[in-house]
Amino acid sequence: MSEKIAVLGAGSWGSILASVLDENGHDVRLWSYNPKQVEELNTEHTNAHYIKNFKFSPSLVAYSDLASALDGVQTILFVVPTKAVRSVAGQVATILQKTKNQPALIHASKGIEQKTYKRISQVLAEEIPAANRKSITVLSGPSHAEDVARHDLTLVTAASESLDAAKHTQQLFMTTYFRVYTNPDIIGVEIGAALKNIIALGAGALHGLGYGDNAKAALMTRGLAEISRLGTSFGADPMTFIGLSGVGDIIVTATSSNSRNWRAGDELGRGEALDDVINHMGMVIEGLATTKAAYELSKKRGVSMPITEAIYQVLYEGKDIRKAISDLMQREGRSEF
Ligand SMILES: NC(=O)C1=CN([C@@H]2O[C@H](COP(=O)(O)OP(=O)(O)OC[C@H]3O[C@@H](n4cnc5c(N)ncnc54)[C@H](OP(=O)(O)O)[C@@H]3O)[C@@H](O)[C@H]2O)C=CC1
Ligand SMILES: O=C(CO)COP(=O)(O)O
Repeated sequence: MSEKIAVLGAGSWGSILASVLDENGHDVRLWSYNPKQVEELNTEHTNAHYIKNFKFSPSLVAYSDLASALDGVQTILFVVPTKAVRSVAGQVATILQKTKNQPALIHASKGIEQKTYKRISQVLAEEIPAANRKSITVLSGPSHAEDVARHDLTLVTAASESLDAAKHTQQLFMTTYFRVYTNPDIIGVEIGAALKNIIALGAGALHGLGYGDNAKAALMTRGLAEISRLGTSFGADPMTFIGLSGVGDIIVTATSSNSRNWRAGDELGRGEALDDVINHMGMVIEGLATTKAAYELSKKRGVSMPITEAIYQVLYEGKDIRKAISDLMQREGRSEF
């Protein structure tokens, strides 16, 4: 059934997910805090900085006023970068309290909040009282916006504590090229989604340094092992990490130059300075902040995450990348499992 849906965040992922929903016949309102971008979307039907060579349907309407975008919507999809989720959710809560509307919430962001170490669904639940919304679902998996834009085959998962909510999200998005599964393990899906970006940074760096396939496969496999150690310490289902939001998303981000995290790692591996990499990317590189949050979380919880720790030391303590790799290789021998 067709719904009125607000998509908050008009970057590469928000705008392409809005386009999928628009193609599925929903009345989609794409909100951006940048009025110039809203004008470009509504007049040119492009979003050129974030997604190249893509024309949006004129039926997709962009808004710069949040209250107008939210007017009468049944569902709100949050796709802003992690660091913006709390402030945008706070603005949404103020509007919902006035209108008495109770939409379903979905998010597709990948990160962990700095300092609080909260998952995105926890931040949304804190900011938007249960009386002003329905349940919360995360949509996640191996899904570069560039591939979805050209209708390449994409499989993702919708995770929620409520099976009805996950099924609702599945129905909103399913198309012939965009297939959605359900999963009750929102903890595992959000942790896998956030932490895979650390491994993508590392895989890019290995590439930039000239390492080969063995090194990249090793990083992805052992990276997944430490993500799943942290995730299960929070009660995540270990199976989730061999699913779309775990191994699936590691494969797509740690092997593709479409990934901003992989590209950032590649440039760091080639010797570029971190500030330069951030400045010329012009889009969010979630793995940088996630590395810090995950490293601090691993220390707090006593979970061994040597790869995350090595990447943290390179990014935040100025450690030489080759020395970090050499130290990892020379850790005491141990059992794989
Ligand atoms: N790109 C992809 O293929 C995928 C991305 N994701 C996840 O989706 C989330 C968004 O990523 P993506 O769309 O790629 O990021 P982009 O960098 O492409 O776009 C982010 C958008 O959010 C805007 N924004 C930044 N801060 C705020 C704020 N405080 N309030 C409102 N809007 C803000 C940005 O505006 P401005 O640039 O002007 O600051 C920009 O329009 C991330 O968590 C990412 O990991 C998940 C799956 C796939
Ligand atoms: O999460 C993504 C694909 O699943 C996108 O990754 P990047 O943010 O590294 O581009």
